[in-house]
Amino acid sequence: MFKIGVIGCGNMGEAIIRGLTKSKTVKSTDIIVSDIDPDKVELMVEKYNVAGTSSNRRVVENSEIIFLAVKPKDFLKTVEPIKDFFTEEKVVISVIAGISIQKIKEVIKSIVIRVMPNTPALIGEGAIAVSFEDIDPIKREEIFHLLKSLGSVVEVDESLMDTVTGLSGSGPAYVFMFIEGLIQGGIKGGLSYKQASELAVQTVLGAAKLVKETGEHPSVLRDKVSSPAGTTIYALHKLEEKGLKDAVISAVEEATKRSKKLSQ
Ligand SMILES: NC(=O)C1=CN([C@@H]2O[C@H](COP(=O)(O)OP(=O)(O)OC[C@H]3O[C@@H](n4cnc5c(N)ncnc54)[C@H](O)[C@@H]3O)[C@@H](O)[C@H]2O)C=CC1
Ligand SMILES: O=C(O)[C@@H]1CCC=N1
Repeated sequence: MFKIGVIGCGNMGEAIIRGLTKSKTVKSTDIIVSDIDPDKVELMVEKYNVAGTSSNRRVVENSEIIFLAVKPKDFLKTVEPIKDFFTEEKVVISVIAGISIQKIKEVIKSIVIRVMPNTPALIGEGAIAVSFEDIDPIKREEIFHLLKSLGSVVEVDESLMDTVTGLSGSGPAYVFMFIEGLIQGGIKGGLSYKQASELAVQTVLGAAKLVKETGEHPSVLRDKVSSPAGTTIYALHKLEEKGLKDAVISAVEEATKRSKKLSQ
């Protein structure tokens, strides 16, 4: 019997497998993974020393906790043929955007937990939201412990999962785009890619850590960078003019809407 099973070894499945094995919360030999694509299974076995199979049924039958990491469109195709193996004592952790606990429970009998992680889980720096159905407190603690090995965990009401998806699920992509912009700005000013990239990445990392560690509102920290008649206030004015914050709020809203649509 394995402790953890992972069905779907794509971007998110790999992030979970790597996060769990790297943090040593679960031994790699306690993990079994499957994918419809045998090359992906082989890659996971090679890279992380986990057990691999082409059979989703084998994963379900032989695991206590099963992560579902297939695309929303593949949810039913994946689960329906093996639904009888999802028994009541098993725990299913679904990372699938837009598919509700209720929808999953319509197909299987297991305890279902809905999680929205993001790809930095790959390095243990994920932002992870979790919604539970009724679950005994010991199991709940166990799941929290497991998820903490992938990053920061925030419990939310399931009705907010679409918003979470729009903020932190898709969020890394927005930040990557911002980093790209900083790098290109630096290159335009004469820095090499290497110089600009190192400065841009550390600026985002440092700024994020400063918000986290001081607990101060971002606007307070922003004011501390802005000298009177200095460079920053000129840049901030330009960002307001170009609608940066407006664009970011709309991006979160659009992704939230899309997540809601996926759940219909
Ligand atoms: N990529 C991301 O940043 C995040 C993704 N998610 C969710 O995670 C899920 C997976 O997303 P990605 O990993 O990005 O997609 P992906 O396309 O990279 O991975 C999905 C994997 O599922 C496999 N698959 C498809 N049908 C299968 C089946 N019947 N049996 C076994 N494996 C099967 C595919 O071969 C593929 O390797 C989605 O539901 C998405 O909403 C959630 C949070 C963040
Ligand atoms: O783009 C998507 O649909 C998935 C869900 C959150 C991040 N990636």
